[in-house]
Amino acid sequence: MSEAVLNVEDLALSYPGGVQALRGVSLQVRPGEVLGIAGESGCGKSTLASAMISLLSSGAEITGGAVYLRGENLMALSERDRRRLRGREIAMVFQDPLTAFNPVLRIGEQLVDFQVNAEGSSREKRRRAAAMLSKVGLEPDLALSRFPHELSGGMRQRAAIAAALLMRPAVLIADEPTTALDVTMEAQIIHLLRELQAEVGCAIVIVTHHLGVIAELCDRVAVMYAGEVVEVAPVDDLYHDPLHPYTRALLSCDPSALVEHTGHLPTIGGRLPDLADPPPGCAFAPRCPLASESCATPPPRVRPAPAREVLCHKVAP
Ligand SMILES: Nc1ncnc2c1ncn2[C@@H]1O[C@H](COP(=O)(O)OP(=O)(O)OP(=O)(O)O)[C@@H](O)[C@H]1O
Repeated sequence: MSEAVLNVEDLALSYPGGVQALRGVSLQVRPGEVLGIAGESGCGKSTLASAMISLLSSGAEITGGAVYLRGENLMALSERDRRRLRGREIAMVFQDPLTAFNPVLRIGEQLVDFQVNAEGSSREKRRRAAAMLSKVGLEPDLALSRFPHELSGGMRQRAAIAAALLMRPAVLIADEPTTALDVTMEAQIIHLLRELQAEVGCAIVIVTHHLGVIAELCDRVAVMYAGEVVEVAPVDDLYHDPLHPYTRALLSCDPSALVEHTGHLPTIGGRLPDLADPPPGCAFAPRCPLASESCATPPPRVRPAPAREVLCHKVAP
């Protein structure tokens, strides 16, 4: 098995008010793989995605663990060094592609500026930008000359993906990249990400509410619940043989979500625990049909098969 390009080790992160958004997350991203992060709203997916690129919102505090990019501890680097790595080694695409661009500059100018630390003349950088725009399916001359607001939502997301991949990073983090798009556009962007992954060779970490997107795009899936990764598995194993009761609940609510590409993660009875005061034992126990007395203590991390990991008292090793 190839060594991880990105390694999250026992990461804990809190927001003001003592909200423990990440509680000991460990997760590896392997070169060239597509890893999906799934889970209900508020379980910590976006927080994990931004921690992976060390772009934390103000007030967020790392209270334990680390994130290693090719062995380098991102949390120990200066902001300047982290900026150097962003774009070159690791890049991010957001739900709203406008966040990637300055509204008052043309796309072409910005794609040249993004290459500030790259080799080559401005003409070469413009050529590189045009080539990447064409890879994402945009007519380069037209896109280069446009302001961000002059592109449609789908075109803007394509341009944002081109910007993220310009320096051919080893890892692309995509946080709900298709949520703001209609179904047809979503399918096109998913297809595009798959193509680009094969061509650029980068690993992709995708945060999404859509089970269909995960089934279509991902090699592996990490399921999050209340700030923890409760199950990691290859995508086929997860859908055919989900082991954590929470994963089962997610999937059993709406099996059609797996075949249609429109399925949002269904809702499950009960609520997420208060992350400012999480229970000492299994966080899912209050909603779990299998819960028993033992679930009041922290669940073990079980490895029932080589590529699988589950955080649960009820899963046999
Ligand atoms: N900037 C912030 N300040 C305070 N609390 C925050 C902040 N960002 C997120 N949180 C809290 O941290 C927890 C995890 O939020 P996060 O956005 O990571 O979850 P998520 O799974 O991505 O949810 P969604 O799918 O709705 O985006 C939630 O309880 C949320 O309210």
